[in-house]
Amino acid sequence: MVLLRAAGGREYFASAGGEKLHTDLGIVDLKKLEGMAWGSTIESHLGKPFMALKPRAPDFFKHMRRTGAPMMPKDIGAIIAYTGICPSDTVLDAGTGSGVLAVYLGTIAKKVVTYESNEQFANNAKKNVELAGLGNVEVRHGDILEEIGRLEGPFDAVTLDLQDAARAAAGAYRVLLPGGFLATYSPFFEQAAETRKAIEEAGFSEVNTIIVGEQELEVGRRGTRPSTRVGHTGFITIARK
Ligand SMILES: C[S@@+](CC[C@H](N)C(=O)[O-])C[C@H]1O[C@@H](n2cnc3c(N)ncnc32)[C@H](O)[C@@H]1O
Repeated sequence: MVLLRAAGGREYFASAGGEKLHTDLGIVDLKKLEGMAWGSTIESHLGKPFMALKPRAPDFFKHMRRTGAPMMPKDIGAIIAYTGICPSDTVLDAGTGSGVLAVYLGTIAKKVVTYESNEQFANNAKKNVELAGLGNVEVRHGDILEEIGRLEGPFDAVTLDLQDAARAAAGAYRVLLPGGFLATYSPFFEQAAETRKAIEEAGFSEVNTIIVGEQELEVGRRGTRPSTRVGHTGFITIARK
């Protein structure tokens, strides 16, 4: 997969060696991309330049088709940092949603198995995973609350971003490798408290609930200051088996 960047911030995903890409800046012959170095520029039939870049997770985040609230990069970063998910890991994830977290995890872990109960959302997530070219992310249409009892594991980490995460805590404990981490994400206080209680009751240790802050800087003509936009996303609970 190649990210083609053109004037005016236009971006397109394309397969090197594929058919022609039709854009408002002209037609790009994707066969010309074969064997080109990253950063090379090709021209459309109208002579407009397109720079070929190697796509990275933030590009997928920007372009993935959304079916609901995706997890934000700041929260994804914290989950990866506090669980230590690494290239030898197999990760269980639910709910998939658009697959944003699953795609980020797929760029790091050996294997990601992710469950989405809504068939339409699961199909959309499969397309997003395909766009990202990640053969190690398996999107399964199913209810994690039913499936987790049938899963054998062991998984090195489990990530849960769904309303009923509390009800999957005991199952997560069972399928985790000893020493493995669980990360849950809850947008509401009440949900976070209920999930944390279930996590503790399931036998997890090192339970920690955090909010990850992020504030942009506004750089203006009069000066530089923190952005006045303050947005809440969710509560992350990390726990260890
Ligand atoms: C907030 S979204 C997840 C967003 C996702 N983490 C991302 O980064 O794109 C929650 C998703 O969980 C799904 N869901 C809810 N309950 C579920 C269950 N029991 N099993 C599997 N998926 C479930 C919903 O359909 C929804 O798509």
